[in-house]
Amino acid sequence: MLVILLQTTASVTMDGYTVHNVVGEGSFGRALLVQSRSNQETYVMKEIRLPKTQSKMENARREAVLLSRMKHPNIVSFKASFEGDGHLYIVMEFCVGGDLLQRILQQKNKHFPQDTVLKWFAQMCSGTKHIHDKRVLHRDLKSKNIFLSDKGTVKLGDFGSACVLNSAKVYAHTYVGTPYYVSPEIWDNQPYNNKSDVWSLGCVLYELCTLQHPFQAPSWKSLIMKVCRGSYPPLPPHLPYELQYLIKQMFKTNPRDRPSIHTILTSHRVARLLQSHLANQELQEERRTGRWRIEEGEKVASMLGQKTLMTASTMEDPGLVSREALCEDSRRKQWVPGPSNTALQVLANADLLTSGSLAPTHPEVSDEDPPGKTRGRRQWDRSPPERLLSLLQKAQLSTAFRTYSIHRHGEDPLVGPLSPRGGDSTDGRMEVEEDMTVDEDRLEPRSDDEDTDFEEDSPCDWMKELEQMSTDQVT
Ligand SMILES: Nc1ncnc2c1ncn2[C@@H]1O[C@H](COP(=O)(O)OP(=O)(O)OP(=O)(O)O)[C@@H](O)[C@H]1O
Repeated sequence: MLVILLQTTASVTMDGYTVHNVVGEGSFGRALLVQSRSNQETYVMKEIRLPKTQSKMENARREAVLLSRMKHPNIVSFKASFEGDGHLYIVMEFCVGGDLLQRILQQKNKHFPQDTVLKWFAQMCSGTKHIHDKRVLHRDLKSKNIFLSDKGTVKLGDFGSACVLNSAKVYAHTYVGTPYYVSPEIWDNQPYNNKSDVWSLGCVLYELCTLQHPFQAPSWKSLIMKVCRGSYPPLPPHLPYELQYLIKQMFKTNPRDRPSIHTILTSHRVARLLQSHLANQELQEERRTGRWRIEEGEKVASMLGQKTLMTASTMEDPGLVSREALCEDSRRKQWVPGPSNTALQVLANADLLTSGSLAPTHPEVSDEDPPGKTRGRRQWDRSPPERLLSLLQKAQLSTAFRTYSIHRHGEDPLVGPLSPRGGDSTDGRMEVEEDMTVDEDRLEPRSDDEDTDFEEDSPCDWMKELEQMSTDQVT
């Protein structure tokens, strides 16, 4: 039971923890620095206002349940949780180094040493692999939700969004303001899947390399367009080839072509570099938890209310469900053979781009192919993207998203913590894209389909809602 005692020293005791001070405030509550009275250790206690409705209450409790199930050196560890006074309290490891966003901002314009970037990224991948192995999608991976311990170890935190943020609209709806980390498939109303987390991690990796967000724009149209084209400013040339190549792969616009975390850690070109940065005990942890049992996955999935699960490509154990068996689940939305690019096509047809064709038809050498080898490119699906096209003609995206976004202290949702100042938020303006990397090869498929192993249906159709809004505006 929760006990709140106001002591003479003005410090507060809650369920065996003495509250020292407030670490920070989020949209759902506060983070408090507390000390356990039993072991004198310092922890962070998240105080979350419990919503009134039962279903929302269950969502709020998920963070505690999920965190309690994740035991990994690169995930913020769970200590306890309890409820009282209309709040949920989650006690967790205190990460002295704060969050990665703060750390990036502290750098001013000084780049991180390469080894630091590789070490942190390797640890992020290790933590993400752990949750993916448990069939959980983080859904809100960003530098603000990744923490640093006193030993400089990276820890993934904030599982409050796992299974809650499930559409572009919901992303736009959050306090974050700008959905910098939202992948093309989410804008395209496709299901969130494990590769969507990979996209977000790619954004964090890019931030570590450049101290900038990869995708930022003065307008919603422009932002969506850039994300759907995978178009970002070039990386500093001093970065090793492996990192440049990895970022390019992580920003493949079709999730099928993006490597999974398992691929990145085991068979990607960068794997050896990353593995060398993972401590021995973490490597052992990887080996120990590298395969998941279906019972464990099912338990977590049923807790999350997930309907659709696919098997991991790494399964070999007979105790695990076969991929074919799960593929028979007819409810699962399938990715089309080419890139999923409805939103991209619509935006392109809406004459928003100054650059050339999105559908190169000439055969080209892939960086996966040996020198001299050529292959035919797969074609973009050119069917008329009627829906978003007509939507864009009718609706002002900035107006629409203004309705969805909760602005904090009057902040412009399109200006993020790592954005240069000075953009505007009108729909029509497209900044000159001349220093953007528009690498056609990145738009081409390199199937990693066997690794797009689980996903969730997107229950919300943001385009439909925008259509409705524009109809309402006319009438
Ligand atoms: N385990 C932790 N160790 C150290 N600092 C933490 C920890 N958890 C959260 N914080 C810090 O506490 C502050 C508030 O965190 P909290 O998660 O409540 O909100 P937020 O992430 O800022 O916003 P939101 O919850 O709306 O996403 C942030 O500055 C965050 O960096």
